[in-house]
Amino acid sequence: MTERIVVVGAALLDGGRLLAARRSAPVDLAGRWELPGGKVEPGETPDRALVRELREELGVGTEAVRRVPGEWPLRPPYVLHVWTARLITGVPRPLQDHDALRWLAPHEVWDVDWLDQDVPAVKEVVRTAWGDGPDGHAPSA
Ligand SMILES: Nc1nc2c([nH]c(=O)n2[C@H]2C[C@H](O)[C@@H](COP(=O)(O)OP(=O)(O)OP(=O)(O)O)O2)c(=O)[nH]1
Repeated sequence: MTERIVVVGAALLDGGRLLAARRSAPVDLAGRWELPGGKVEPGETPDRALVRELREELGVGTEAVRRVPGEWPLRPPYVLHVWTARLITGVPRPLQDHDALRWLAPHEVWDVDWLDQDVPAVKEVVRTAWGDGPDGHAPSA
């Protein structure tokens, strides 16, 4: 049996908005939107991987808050786990893997073309995590 490798995606919530990132590579994913993050490295905990990836990709300091229940299959052997995260320092910029970022208010969450495999994960974020966001701002819409 092939071992699965966890990709952690961040539901980075700030001021009641969720950060979405548009991939610039590889070509089959470019132009589609995802939760920033990446592969958990051997020996690394998922929450540390998340903080590392957000520093590398977006240049920000963050804190992983809690796991959003669920696991979503990506291209084997990868599976997607999602954690909510809070912004501690900096302003996110698309430094690596992305060419655009958007802070989405609740009514805008489906305005971007999410990767197909991210749609159920984003639905779960909307259902379970957004209403009691880690920054304490409940959405107004
Ligand atoms: N980060 C992230 N990756 C996703 C999502 N949905 C999805 O299918 N993927 C895929 C894209 C990639 O094939 C893989 C994650 O790879 P990555 O390129 O972001 O991770 P990484 O920085 O650790 O990669 P690497 O270049 O170091 O190998 O998972 C998502 O919401 N977030």
